[in-house]
Amino acid sequence: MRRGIATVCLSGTLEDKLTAAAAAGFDGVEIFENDLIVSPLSPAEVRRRCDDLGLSVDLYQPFRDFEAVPPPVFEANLRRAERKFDVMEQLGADTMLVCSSVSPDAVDDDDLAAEQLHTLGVRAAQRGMRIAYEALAWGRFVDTYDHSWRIVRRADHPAVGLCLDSFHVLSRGSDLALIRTIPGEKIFFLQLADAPRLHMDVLQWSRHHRLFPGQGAFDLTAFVGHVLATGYSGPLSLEVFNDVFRQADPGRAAVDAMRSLLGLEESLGEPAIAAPELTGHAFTELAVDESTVPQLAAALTAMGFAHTGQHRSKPVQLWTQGEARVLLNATGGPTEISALGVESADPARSAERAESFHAPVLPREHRAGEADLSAVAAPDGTAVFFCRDGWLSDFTPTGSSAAGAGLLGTDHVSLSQPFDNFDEAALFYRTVLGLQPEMPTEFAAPFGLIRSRAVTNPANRVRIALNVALLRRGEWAPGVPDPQHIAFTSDDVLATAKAMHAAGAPLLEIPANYYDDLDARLAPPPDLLAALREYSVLYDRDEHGEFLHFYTEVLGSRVFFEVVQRIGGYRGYGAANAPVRMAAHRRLRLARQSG
Ligand SMILES: O=C(O)c1ccc(O)c(O)c1
Ligand SMILES: [Mg+2]
Repeated sequence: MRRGIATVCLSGTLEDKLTAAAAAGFDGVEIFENDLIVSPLSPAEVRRRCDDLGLSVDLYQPFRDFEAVPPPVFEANLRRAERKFDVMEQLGADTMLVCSSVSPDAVDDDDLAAEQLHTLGVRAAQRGMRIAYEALAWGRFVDTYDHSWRIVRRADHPAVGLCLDSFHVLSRGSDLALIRTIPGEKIFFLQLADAPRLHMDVLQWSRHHRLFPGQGAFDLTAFVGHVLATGYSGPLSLEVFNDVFRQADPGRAAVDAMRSLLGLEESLGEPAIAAPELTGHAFTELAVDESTVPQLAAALTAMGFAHTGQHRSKPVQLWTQGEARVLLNATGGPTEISALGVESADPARSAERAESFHAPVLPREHRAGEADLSAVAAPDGTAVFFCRDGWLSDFTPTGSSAAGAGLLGTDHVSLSQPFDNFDEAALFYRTVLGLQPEMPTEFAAPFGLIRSRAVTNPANRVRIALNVALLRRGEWAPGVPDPQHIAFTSDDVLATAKAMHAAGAPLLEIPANYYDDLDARLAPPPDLLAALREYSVLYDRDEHGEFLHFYTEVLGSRVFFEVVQRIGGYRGYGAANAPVRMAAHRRLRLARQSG
């Protein structure tokens, strides 16, 4: 299938947009009228530029407020259309998108709309062009695709067909079954956009919050499946109005866009390199500056870890306890999570798949005899390594062994995302690693709203929690700047908390108010509540089970650890408790600053 993108998806000048679309591998573009109007390039020059870049101009859009108007307005609209046909001729575009009218001049008269579109079709055909009529979800009289189809049928001209836009169709909750009754050759164009489920004015929703397929809540696979079943053979073209993408580096946004189409095509059954099964978190690497190493070493030791291995050629320490593994990589930079190691059933294929989804492949650095691990960069710069047995032999045993405090492995890794990359990150993990994004949740933290979205594999062996502040951070200092953490599992979190407490681990103290509220809300058994309170362990419950968890203080500027126990298939991450943790971290930081 040909892949297209509307210039309105991307930031910058028309040249920036075309260059970015071509570099990401798109076959064609929809030229959004305003992008042309503000450009110093003539339409003929734009066409040459597109030719040079290997892009076709698949659509000129939008032509607004055309149909169902009184005769004098209609004459003016026809004149306006002819001028645009002139532009399209030079652009080499043969299809014009006409979106349903929002004009106060329009009347509620399908026969008139059809008759006027027929006339426009006659004019278009004289110039070898076509009209694709699109129902805007907020059109004055035509706001559903079935209504636009009735009018196109009534217009009854070979040069008048439909433009279907997934946003307008899915935002209205229209019945999709009717799509299959439309002859494929009458669908002149297909525009694709996803969106989060929001209950708001549909125009605002469309103009600010559209997303690339796979980033939102719409079932694009089902929608496109219906359209392809008609025999539609035009491009799959993205049309996403989004406040963040409008400001983002267009090269990067175009790659994100392409990744979304590749993911969609895979879900439609197009061949792709299948994602090998991920069987767990192999390790999490912390980049550490020298001054934080003693603090981290002391904390890990008190948590029952031991420094069990030293890398043969790099300044990297391996700390282990059970299957929980932390690497301390003395890079000298600020302490932060720098890499995730995921266990793959087939690391080479995982890397091939990643590359096929345009993940940036990181240069390999390994010496003879060392494991040759492939890694790709996630949108926030975190390296993702694909591992399978063997990699541990790059570490010389130190002879130490972990005292142990009951930790078994890694439950999840939580990464704060840069504001601009949140949706890109969820799609990256979905496509590149084959993880499933859960629905985003939001909670009110002391320093602003936080949106959280987990990506997991079907067996829940790999879980990554992505977090973002809902607005760019202001001047008012947040409690902890973009915290990150690693959550380890225990099958007896209270015993683990007790052991770590006794060993002097820097555990986070939770205020009494939390436990009073917990008692009021969830009424855990009194013995359990007393133990939770004593060891600052938090508690949550969902329809599947229970969750017990506790935290350490922040080590260095932004990293901390969590210990969790899932009982009976609890699915979440204790989001209800996150604000309590954030306030407690903030309190400690203030105490440290003044103390
Ligand atoms: O928001 C708009 O005006 C607009 C314009 C053209 C489109 O194809 C569309 O879906 C929306
Ligand atoms: Mg559209």
